[in-house]
Amino acid sequence: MSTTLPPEAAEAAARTREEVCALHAELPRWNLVTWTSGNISARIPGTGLFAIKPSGLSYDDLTPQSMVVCSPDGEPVDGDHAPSSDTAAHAYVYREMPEVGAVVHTHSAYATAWAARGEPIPCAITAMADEFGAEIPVGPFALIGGDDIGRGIVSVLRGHRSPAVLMRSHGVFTVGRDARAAVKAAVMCEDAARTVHLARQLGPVEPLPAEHVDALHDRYRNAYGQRSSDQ
Ligand SMILES: O=C(CO)[C@@H](O)[C@H](O)COP(=O)(O)O
Repeated sequence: MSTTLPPEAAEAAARTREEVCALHAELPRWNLVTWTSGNISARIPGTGLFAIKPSGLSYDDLTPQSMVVCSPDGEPVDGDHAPSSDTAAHAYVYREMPEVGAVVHTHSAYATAWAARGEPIPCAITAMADEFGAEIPVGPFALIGGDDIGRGIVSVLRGHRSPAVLMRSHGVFTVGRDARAAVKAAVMCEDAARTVHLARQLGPVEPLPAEHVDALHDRYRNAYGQRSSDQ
């Protein structure tokens, strides 16, 4: 399938395809995926559409044009490849969470080990309070292909501070206002999963008190870094 989008949508789609393709390189760079696992999608501004990774292509072979443009229902509307196996899940998140601009999925090793145990990662370090503002929660097990994964993601992340959920016995899904933010959450999720795992090898790990988590999260959101740029 390869259709022609109307000119205004085509321009926006080209920009999003570029961005989504470039950010896919971050997943192997940060060791978050193996072989062809994982995927990223992002909304195409000004359209109801989103762009997502093609299914099963090597990360080295991804190009902007190979990103598949999909309708809000997750149907491919422009592109030469079959879209990611998780397209219905991403589409469900976009339909249900209008504030979400991008979705990332990884099988990063430490976070997926917590997912295999069905255990949330306790908020025990300041970096977790900063980025997640809470424990990293666990979502239900769901089979791949339909929108059950999306339902699980939304049921956990709606109203939760964490932009990451560990889908049981599967892996990590993160959301963000844009694709860079969702990728960053996936990177930070793996870092937190590894550090808290290592800490537990040394002895029991206590979560931070709620008031400290609140204060750290607030500072990170409202005072950290350069006010005019993305963090
Ligand atoms: O775990 C899954 C399916 O949920 C994916 O991460 C696959 O491993 C990659 O699938 P494609 O995006 O290439 O279809």
